[in-house]
Amino acid sequence: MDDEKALLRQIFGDSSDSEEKEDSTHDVGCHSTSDPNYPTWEPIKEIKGLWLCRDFLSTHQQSILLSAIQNEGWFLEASNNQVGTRPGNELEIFRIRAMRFGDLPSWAIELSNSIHEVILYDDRLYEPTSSAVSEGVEAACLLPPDMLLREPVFDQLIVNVYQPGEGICAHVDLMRFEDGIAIVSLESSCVMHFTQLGEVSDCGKEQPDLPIKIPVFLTPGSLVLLFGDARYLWKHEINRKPGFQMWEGQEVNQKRRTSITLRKLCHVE
Ligand SMILES: O=C(O)CCC(=O)C(=O)O
Ligand SMILES: [Fe+2]
Repeated sequence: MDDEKALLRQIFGDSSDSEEKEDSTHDVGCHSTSDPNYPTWEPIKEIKGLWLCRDFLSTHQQSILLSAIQNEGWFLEASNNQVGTRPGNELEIFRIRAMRFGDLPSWAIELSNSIHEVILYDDRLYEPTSSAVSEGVEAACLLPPDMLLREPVFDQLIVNVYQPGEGICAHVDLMRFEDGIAIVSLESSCVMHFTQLGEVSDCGKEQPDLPIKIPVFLTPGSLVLLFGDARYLWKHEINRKPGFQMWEGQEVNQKRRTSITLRKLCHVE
């Protein structure tokens, strides 16, 4: 266990230890986006608060993370590959996901620290572009500063494992989670679609969704950040039924896909 922790530290780094890291896609200790080893962030321009980093994890980091997940044994015991844990950590059958609240496994803490650091060291936080300034501070950052000050930044984890053909229906994440969500993709590429929520009419009913649907291509090792509009005003879904996973005119080759979602539970007084 300690060995695994040390290995993860070495690979993802540690917020309390900024020594040199080997085989890292990004050196979070280097505060310059001009560094070619620094991950590149892409805003999804149609959706405020949605950022994609395609090169967040190296191939090596991805396999370390997958082994750590597999070592948890979460996906071995239940039928249909569908298990999860609840607060208190009892095992329960729960579709294709494993959930943890509070005490996250060490690999998830390392991953969360790594996401936090990579955002903190992004130049945009310190030197917003003039267009971002005119749109307000939130447009300038990968995550707004108040979310980066949370301690911890994330305390809830879901690992989803999707077999080819399996996906997740259009949804907005539950309101019991705070704003600011991170999703790491592993194993298989997929297209995640974002659909704007319908307007609420005078009688309080939601109008049918506007037809606008924004596809975002998630490759293994990528990291997606959602906050503000992207988190509350857009649904996200992954439809892996035949015909729905199209990217650049081609159907995406499906394999098993694992995703890790990190969120923060709302504080209850
Ligand atoms: O698998 C993914 O990439 C998304 C998962 C998700 O949206 C969720 O668990 O709420
Ligand atoms: Fe979600």
